[in-house]
Amino acid sequence: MVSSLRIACAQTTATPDPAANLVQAEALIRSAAADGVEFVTLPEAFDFLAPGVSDIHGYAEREAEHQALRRLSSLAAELSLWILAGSVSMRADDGTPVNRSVLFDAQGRIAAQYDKVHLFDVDLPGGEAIRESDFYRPGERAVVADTPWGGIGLSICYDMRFPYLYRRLAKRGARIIAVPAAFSSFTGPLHWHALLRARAIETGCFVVAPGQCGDNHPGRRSYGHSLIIDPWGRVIADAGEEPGLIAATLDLEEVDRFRAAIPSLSSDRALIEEASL
Ligand SMILES: O=C(O)CNC(=O)[C@H](CS)NC(=O)CCC(=O)C(=O)O
Repeated sequence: MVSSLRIACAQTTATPDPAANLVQAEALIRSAAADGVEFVTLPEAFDFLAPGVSDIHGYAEREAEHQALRRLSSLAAELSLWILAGSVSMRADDGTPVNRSVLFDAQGRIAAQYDKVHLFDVDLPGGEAIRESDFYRPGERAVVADTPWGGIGLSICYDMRFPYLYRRLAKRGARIIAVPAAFSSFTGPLHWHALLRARAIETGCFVVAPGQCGDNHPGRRSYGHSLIIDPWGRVIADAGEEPGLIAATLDLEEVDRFRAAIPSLSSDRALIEEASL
């Protein structure tokens, strides 16, 4: 297993214009490659962010016809790097829309796919209501992708509020956890750093969280602050509020050092009933 990985988050502002979104993503992927990055991650919905169910269902294509996926596959092969399409709006083989993370290897082949399990159905104070389950069918499986750097656990945005998913990913071999997001600018300042640092500390994984930033469309603003976090919960890189790239070289042996020092991942006492504590 290779223990050093140069990884990047591309922070973008997706809009309802898929062609422009792809231009923005491609420029950042190319500058990552020029910086020696071996694995570049893109935010949730980096290909398309629009307000309505009909917009999303009109846009979503199956894998073979999906423009953004085709482009990323050829970029991965051309530049010889891994790319995580944080998520795309697409149709599963049976035609149902899903919010899906797609991981390409350095030959441009799909190495893993994950459908967002926890959909964002909320009523925010101030009147904003979002019903993501009107748009997509939720996933039902946790996914750890096999890579030259060990297991990478896949997750998307609102999933970060459900710690059991991350414990499962870590116990199934994840050493890095990806959390691509389009986090709301309301919850961002309160929850984003705290939840992501907690997920890193609880699992002893590196957390890589590429986020959207800025105004996506009238009525929707994303928090930004893409993060790379080490297993101790230290923020190694924070992208702030503007579009751009952050990169870091991870020493993956830090995962083993952390877990040897603080074995919380393997010291569960599941037989103790809650009532007896
Ligand atoms: O709908 C799309 O096309 C892309 N999906 C998203 O942007 C999703 C659902 S609206 N955003 C989140 O999950 C934000 C979670 C969040 O902000 C929180 O947990 O506080």
